[in-house]
Amino acid sequence: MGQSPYSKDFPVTWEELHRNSRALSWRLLELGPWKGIIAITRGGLVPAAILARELDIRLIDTVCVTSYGVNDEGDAAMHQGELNILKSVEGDGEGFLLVDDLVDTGKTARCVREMLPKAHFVTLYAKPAGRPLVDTYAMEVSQDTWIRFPWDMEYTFSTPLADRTNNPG
Ligand SMILES: O=P(O)(O)OC[C@H]1O[C@H](OP(=O)(O)OP(=O)(O)O)[C@H](O)[C@@H]1O
Ligand SMILES: O=c1[nH]c(=O)c2nc[nH]c2[nH]1
Ligand SMILES: [Mg+2]
Repeated sequence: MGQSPYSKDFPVTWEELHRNSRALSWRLLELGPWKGIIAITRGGLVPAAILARELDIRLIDTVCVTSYGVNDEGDAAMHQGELNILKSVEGDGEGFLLVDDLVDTGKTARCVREMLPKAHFVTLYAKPAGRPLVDTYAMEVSQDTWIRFPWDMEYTFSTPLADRTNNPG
């Protein structure tokens, strides 16, 4: 454990995620046609489903990845260790969209791009450290921002800013 480099929280609603996925679809429609989609599990699965619907793509495969020892954003930030590839895809990815929810440090992207160098790599969100690895993305967020996806959240009480212990004011 160490101090987290994430000082900002960026919650994303289902509606925003859907809207950003559709914005991405518009750009990808112009760049196609595409043979199919390869989703990077698990975060790439939801954007992949929306892109598949908008671009009328039926051929969908997965690269299945786990990061060791990541259990919250602090650990994730400090964890620069190995990725474990549970399942890959044959070929070099030519003509395919390779989809993930976000690129942060670029560790996942680097690894998967090496496996599928000719795929067109797309993410919904891109932080500066990983952005050069992405071919097309919907939105940029700063490196010190932790994105909260709707599937990771529940509707609950929000502590007023003034009452938070780390309140800088
Ligand atoms: O650019 P990086 O620093 O590699 O971070 C980005 C990756 O981290 C998250 O996946 P995670 O490994 O947390 O697993 P998940 O998709 O199963 O939630 C996210 O979905 C990206 O795949
Ligand atoms: O939910 C997440 N939000 C993030 O900002 C992030 N960066 C790496 N992995 C992440 N997972
Ligand atoms: Mg992921």
